[in-house]
Amino acid sequence: MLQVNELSGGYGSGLIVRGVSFSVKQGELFGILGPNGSGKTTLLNMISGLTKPESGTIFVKDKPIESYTPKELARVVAVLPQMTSSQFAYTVKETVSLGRYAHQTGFFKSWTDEDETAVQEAMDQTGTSLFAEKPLSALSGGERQRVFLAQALAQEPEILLLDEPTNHLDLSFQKELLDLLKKMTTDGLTVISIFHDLNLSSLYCDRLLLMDEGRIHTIGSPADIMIEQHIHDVYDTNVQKQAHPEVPKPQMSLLPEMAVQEDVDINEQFLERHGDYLAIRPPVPLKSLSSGVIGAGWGWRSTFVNRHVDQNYNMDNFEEEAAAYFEENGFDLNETVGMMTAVKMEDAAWRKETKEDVSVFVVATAGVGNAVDVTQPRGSWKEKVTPGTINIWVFVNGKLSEEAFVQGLMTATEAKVKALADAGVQDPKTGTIATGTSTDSMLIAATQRGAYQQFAGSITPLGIAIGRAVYVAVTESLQKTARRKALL
Ligand SMILES: Nc1ncnc2c1ncn2[C@@H]1O[C@H](COP(=O)(O)OP(=O)(O)OP(=O)(O)O)[C@@H](O)[C@H]1O
Repeated sequence: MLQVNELSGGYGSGLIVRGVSFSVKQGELFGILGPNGSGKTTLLNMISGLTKPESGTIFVKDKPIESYTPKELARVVAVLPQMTSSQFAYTVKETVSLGRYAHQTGFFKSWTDEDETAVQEAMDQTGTSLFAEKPLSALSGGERQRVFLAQALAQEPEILLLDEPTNHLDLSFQKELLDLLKKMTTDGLTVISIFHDLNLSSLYCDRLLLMDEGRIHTIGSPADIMIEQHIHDVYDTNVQKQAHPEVPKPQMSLLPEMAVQEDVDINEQFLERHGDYLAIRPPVPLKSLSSGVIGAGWGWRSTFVNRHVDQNYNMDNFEEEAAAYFEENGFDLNETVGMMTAVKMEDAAWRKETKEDVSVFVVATAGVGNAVDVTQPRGSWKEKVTPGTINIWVFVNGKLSEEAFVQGLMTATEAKVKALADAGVQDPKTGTIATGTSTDSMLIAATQRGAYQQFAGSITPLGIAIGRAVYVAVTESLQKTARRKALL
């Protein structure tokens, strides 16, 4: 649909765009990224025919751009216009109707049914029909942006060029506009758009071109562009790549400059022991990965609660009941990892272990009423039936990679399994050694301060500390539970 070869150009003396080559297929949503002044608008102006290149070629639908008359080009390529003050007096419909000029022929340029339909459709698509008769001066910045999009769409182009189309738009209109453009590309429209927002461009574009000082730094899929080093090279800014929670497109988080942070040591002093719950409220939020009833998954959490419930606790509605309980007791659900267990809080055990430059503090409550050997064949069930459980908290005084979080969970699980084996805990259904219980829960939470720990496998300093602390805490809690039960 569009082919750009060795394109160079600028304004008068100096070159702004230097030797840029790429092509865009029909139906693509193609994004142009780059820092301020990198030549994005200049490139777009050359593609729209507004600025003449110094050298190189542009082919639109396989024909050189200079072989088109301005009107012919306008029937193929539309540009989202920028607002000028003279447009304030026009109504919305008049503004959108200006998009039809390239389709009007003959000396009298009469307004046809086709023109009327195109204008109406463009206003409907952009949600601007409602204020068709209002003057542009009476609209908000976001509403005006949609009117200009309607004007470009009324032109019925095959290629739409946009320069930061989400500028001035609030979150919901950004999404609406990009959803609309995406839908239009599936109907065959080719969209080439400049973006400043890396994450939006990654989310919506099929391909991206990253510009740096007038040249192409990288061109490719969002996954090819959204690489921390590329973004750092071009924008001279530190970012960290993360997965989008729902869509397989990378996202970048800005890493703000931070003052040097003092180390924090999570230990027994922070353990609050109440009759029906244990809590830890560290002085700083901890980066956490857990399977808690509350606050599961990744998050920065500042409160950790392990709550005792009766053996006959009704599990039908446990998520709602648990949320109500934690709230009633003053825990902010957005900040808390909450777990539940039938184990009495007096049976909890904890252990601090230090290895080289890292330390861990582990708290465990181990009840084995629902002990299971996961390696044996059995029927499955989805509902949680009774709350007999091993809950393990692993607090790490150190800065962990995501790899270390996952390895930390693995190492802690291995240590738990060994503790059960050494204690001779059996699965009552199979009579074999249990590997856990049916409702075990685990947390690994790190201060993200202090020495960096890339790994937490079984022979790394962090892995050794986790393995030992979990083994000791689980073993001790099992002994306490068994002792108390024996006395009943
Ligand atoms: N009309 C002009 N005459 C002379 N120089 C210009 C003109 N327009 C832009 N420039 C210069 O060309 C360079 C690139 O500008 P351009 O607008 O293409 O960058 P951009 O990547 O779109 O930047 P931004 O993200 O800030 O919009 C800048 O140094 C700018 O000052």
